[in-house]
Amino acid sequence: MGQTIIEKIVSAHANKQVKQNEIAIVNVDGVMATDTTAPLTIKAFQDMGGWKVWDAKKVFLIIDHAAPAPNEKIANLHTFMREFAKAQNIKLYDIGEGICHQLMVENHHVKPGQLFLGADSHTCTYGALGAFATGVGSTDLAGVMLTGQTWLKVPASFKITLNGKLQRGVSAKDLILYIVGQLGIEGATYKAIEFTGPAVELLSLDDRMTLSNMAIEMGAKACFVDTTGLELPYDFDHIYGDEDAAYEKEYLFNVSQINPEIATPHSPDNVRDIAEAINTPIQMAFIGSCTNGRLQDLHAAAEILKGKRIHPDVRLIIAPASQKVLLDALKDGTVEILTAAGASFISSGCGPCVGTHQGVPGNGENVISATNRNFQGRMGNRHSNVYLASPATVAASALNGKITDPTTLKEAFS
Ligand SMILES: CC(C)[C@H](C(=O)O)[C@@H](O)C(=O)O
Ligand code: SF4
Repeated sequence: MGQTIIEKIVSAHANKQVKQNEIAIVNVDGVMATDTTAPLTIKAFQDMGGWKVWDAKKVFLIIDHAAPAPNEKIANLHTFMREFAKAQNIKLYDIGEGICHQLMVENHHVKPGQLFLGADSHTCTYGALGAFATGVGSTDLAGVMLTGQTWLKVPASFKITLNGKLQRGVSAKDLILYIVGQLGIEGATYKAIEFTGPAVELLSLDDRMTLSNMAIEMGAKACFVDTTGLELPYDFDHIYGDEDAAYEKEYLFNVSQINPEIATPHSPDNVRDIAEAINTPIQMAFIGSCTNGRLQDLHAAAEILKGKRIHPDVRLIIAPASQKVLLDALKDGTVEILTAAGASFISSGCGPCVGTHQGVPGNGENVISATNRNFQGRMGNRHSNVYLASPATVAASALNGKITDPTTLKEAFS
């Protein structure tokens, strides 16, 4: 029996051949923790008697979830992280530098074929560049920081083959929303999802990150996007599964048939064709997060909002996924277009995605958001409703003050 890609990557890190569902002890290529999880990780590390991290070059800390600090308690946790990073001589990304996942990929801290762990559930995003990456708890990560190793059960794989070509105005976000809707939030619990097929080959790195990012919304342990067609600024080896590899389930979707999609409150798998939510009034719109805060996403919004003004009843908040994204968007005029349209730019980081600060909706308000989760209270108020959609749909809806199908805006997509 041949091996899946995931079995191959895990085998390479276990120094022996492993099969799905087997427990493997693996060497880890890198780890990261954020201001939500790092303080606990550091405390656990110290409680274990940790004195020096196993490899200072492979540990990254990021202050992104509540950044800049919204209150005294969080400010002190940030200080605690900075002091630890300095003492250990490890890299810390401070406020405004960006979202953890964006920074790990952008700065090449994670590469194809590697095994990377993060104390954040969306660590699965790095499957976009052909890594095995998964989220772990703070104390688990502390053990890895000490030893450079962990144990894991090798996940069985689902293969999702994507044929066809996305229609104009339909993005990787619509695609992944559609798939989450089909499989459900528990549809791939503890599985590795492998995306492959001609439609994947056409996707940019930004698109692939959007796709892999939401694998966790189906419960997946990890995700792997076929690296065919992937362009990176360095050479890398492609890893392919064996012909006779065992997949637990296989799915086939034709992406040409997918329309703009929307996840209605309060679950990411409440996915509908946008036609079913059209004209729902909205008061807040958000573009950002590790799902959709990249340059391509800001471009999609600018394409729709250029020379226009958002609806007077709507506030549009934008958090670029990193300072690099912000600088690129400044240089090419995107920030100017969006600001002139009425958008409010906030510091690069998680922003309102996780409800900490910088844009909490009011009671009874409807939010359209280019993020990945819309559980009740996700954005900081249990009495608000969050709809998940693509950046183009968010921009089109901000323009009209109600949920709008971006493909119906003739000027933007003619
Ligand atoms: C707060 C943090 C632990 C969390 C995660 O792990 O995913 C956050 O990033 C999220 O998106 O919900
Ligand atoms: S942007 Fe949102 S989903 Fe991504 S890591 Fe931050 S809080 Fe989590």
